[in-house]
Amino acid sequence: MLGAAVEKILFKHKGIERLYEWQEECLKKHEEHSSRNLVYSVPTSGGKTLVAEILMLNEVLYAKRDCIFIVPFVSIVQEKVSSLSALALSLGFLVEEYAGSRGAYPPTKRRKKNSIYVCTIEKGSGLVNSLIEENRLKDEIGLVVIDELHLIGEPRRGALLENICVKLKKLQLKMVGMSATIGNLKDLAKFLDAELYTHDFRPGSLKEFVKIQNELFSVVHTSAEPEIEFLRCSRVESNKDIMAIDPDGLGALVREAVPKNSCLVFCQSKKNCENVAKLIVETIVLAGEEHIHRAHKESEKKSLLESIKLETNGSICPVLERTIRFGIAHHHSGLTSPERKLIEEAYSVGTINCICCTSTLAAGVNLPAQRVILRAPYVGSSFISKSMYKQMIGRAGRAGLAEKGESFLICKPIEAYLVRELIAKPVEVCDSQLKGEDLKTFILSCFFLKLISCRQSLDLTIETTFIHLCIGKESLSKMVSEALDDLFQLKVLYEGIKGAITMTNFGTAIAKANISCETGKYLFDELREAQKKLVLVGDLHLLYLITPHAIAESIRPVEEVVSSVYSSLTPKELYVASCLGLTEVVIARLMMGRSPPKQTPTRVLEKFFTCLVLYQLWKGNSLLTVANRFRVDRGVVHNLLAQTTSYASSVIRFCDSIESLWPFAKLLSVFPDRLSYCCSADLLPLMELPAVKLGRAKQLYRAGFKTVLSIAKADPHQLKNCILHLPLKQATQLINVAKLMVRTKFESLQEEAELYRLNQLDPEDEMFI
Ligand SMILES: Nc1ncnc2c1ncn2[C@@H]1O[C@H](COP(=O)(O)OP(=O)(O)OP(=O)(O)O)[C@@H](O)[C@H]1O
Repeated sequence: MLGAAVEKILFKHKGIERLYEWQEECLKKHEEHSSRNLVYSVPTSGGKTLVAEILMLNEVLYAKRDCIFIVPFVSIVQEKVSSLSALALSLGFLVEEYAGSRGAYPPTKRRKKNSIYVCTIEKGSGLVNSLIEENRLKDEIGLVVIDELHLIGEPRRGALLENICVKLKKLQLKMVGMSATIGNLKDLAKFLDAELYTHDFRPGSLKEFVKIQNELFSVVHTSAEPEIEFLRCSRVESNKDIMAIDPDGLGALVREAVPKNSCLVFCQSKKNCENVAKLIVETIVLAGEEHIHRAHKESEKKSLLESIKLETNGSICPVLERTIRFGIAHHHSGLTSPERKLIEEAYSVGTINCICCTSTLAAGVNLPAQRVILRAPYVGSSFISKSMYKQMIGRAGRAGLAEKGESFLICKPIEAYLVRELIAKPVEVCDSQLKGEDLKTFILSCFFLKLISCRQSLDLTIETTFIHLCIGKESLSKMVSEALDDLFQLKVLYEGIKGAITMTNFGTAIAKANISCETGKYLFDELREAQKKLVLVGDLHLLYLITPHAIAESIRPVEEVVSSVYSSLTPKELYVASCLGLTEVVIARLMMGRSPPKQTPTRVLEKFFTCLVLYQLWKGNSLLTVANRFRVDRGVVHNLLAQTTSYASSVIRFCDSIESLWPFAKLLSVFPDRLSYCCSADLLPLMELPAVKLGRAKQLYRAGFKTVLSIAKADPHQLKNCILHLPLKQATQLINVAKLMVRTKFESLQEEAELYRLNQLDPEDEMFI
């Protein structure tokens, strides 16, 4: 499919020799049905990404069209941008990041080079909408690739993914979807009008075990339904102290693998991850193996701890500080993303050999292990689903990194029956999530983008949705009528003559802001209220307006914290609170442990409290100090910052679209950038690099690398030596990304200059330039 020279470069960059048979077969099938979309599925680690990359290269290099690559997490966007950068430099295309606060709507129009836009689902949706709005989608985009298409069955994000797919389908844009194995792949392919390709290829062998106390069972796949078969009794732990703290023998399973090999331990909850990491370390000490584990890559571990401290202003989590010395770490959403990134990097180069993580890592970045252990058959309080089980064990034994893999599922005798069922049952089906508020958002967005204009065209579009396939015409028609009635009632749409449906200004603002109608309504009321009494003594009131409410649910105020926070508010801050209805009387009531009076909505209270968390960060306090003060996970605080940044941009777009709200757009315009990094202005340019977080930015700055250009010019060894725990591979990637960013900027400026040149009025004008 690709020319020989391009193929050679691609293979060299990927470190591979040839395509797997299934990859060739899949590409061939796609070529034979090139007018159709493609959905393909192979088990985790089967090499799906390479097929998508070949298809995208084909578009950007030969068909000269841009591609959109949608992946599920910010961390994966950054991973893909980094890994594609070297290829882009060699082959002369651009890679643009659409995650967090990065990525412009609509994207810069380029005439010389083509781009691959790597996006999160949220940003991908914004990008697609902006291109449709500008009438550029069909002209510029040749292919949209969706990684983890099965996420269409996940609440919220799934609805957004479906929303994107339906629009692309309507505009007949080419789509390729990669999916994990799910029960209704055929339906998914039918929804996308796609060719379906499936294969059960795995690059290495995977031995699957179930451990119930000291009995080991192996999973056999000989019959139609896999089953578990007794294998042997595992060695009984002779050390009574270990037996007392670890009756399941988890520590022994980990110690068999590390430090020589790698191990991932999936745990039920965040707290559990930390406890399991501590437990493993205790069993290492009790087994008298402390020296082996501590001595392995000792200096690298020290510099890793230093790098983490730099990211967290010196206050490292005590559990990490202890366990990392043994090559063990925990990883979950309670950690900040810089901490997680450092742990992932350290694991990929073997400084850390065992990560105790939650299920989020199963679908996250490419972190394979020789051994995968599931601490219990639960994710949170729910029994594990078959698809999640498959994703987790699929991390064991990946091509090039750990060829042979083993997985162990630990369970109690009482759970044995359920585990047998889990092993035997097929993978679950995924259902459409395009309902409720999300259905309204979808309908509104279609009207806004002029994809539909009346009830009849709405009905035709609805027939092309995945939900139509899942629940059928009758139930859906009722849901659509109700959603439409709500939209009329909310005054975002109105019905004109001859059944034509039109957007109101309010509806346009909601669609432009890419928010739900419910959020739009609250936002509008809040801004109208603020117009009457906006407090501009300090930034607190403005910050309140851009605080997203949805996140507030995970920052529930604890009584003592509320009282200590409120009692430390300055008179100016108390004034802002009183303007929001949180008068001193209300606050005094709260501090006495009484519920707020009826006229003070809980919503305002929660949002103000969340806003105070942000305010502390805004004032320059460290994330860890703030998290401790408010007694929330620092990961939650980090997430709040990211969500506020994106919500702030939505609020600005909303205000820009409603004439009477223009002053807010101006006042709020500085917030997204400053919030997204929460750092001094000096470090801002460096923080634009996807792999650079605060600690690393500070080190780079101190070492004299103050701009992206200076990094682009650096030598990887030089960079590695002046940054703590920066593996050479990552240093090279960092330089490649920097080079690509400089090149992208250069191209943009050049194109802009050319545009000016082309638009000159007449040759005589040139004399005055
Ligand atoms: N033809 C090949 N030969 C050797 N290695 C390959 C080949 N194709 C892919 N790989 C390698 O296999 C590993 C896993 O590939 P990849 O991440 O694409 O799998 P995946 O199917 O997308 O996994 P997941 O379901 O977790 O996203 C990568 O390290 C990749 O470089």
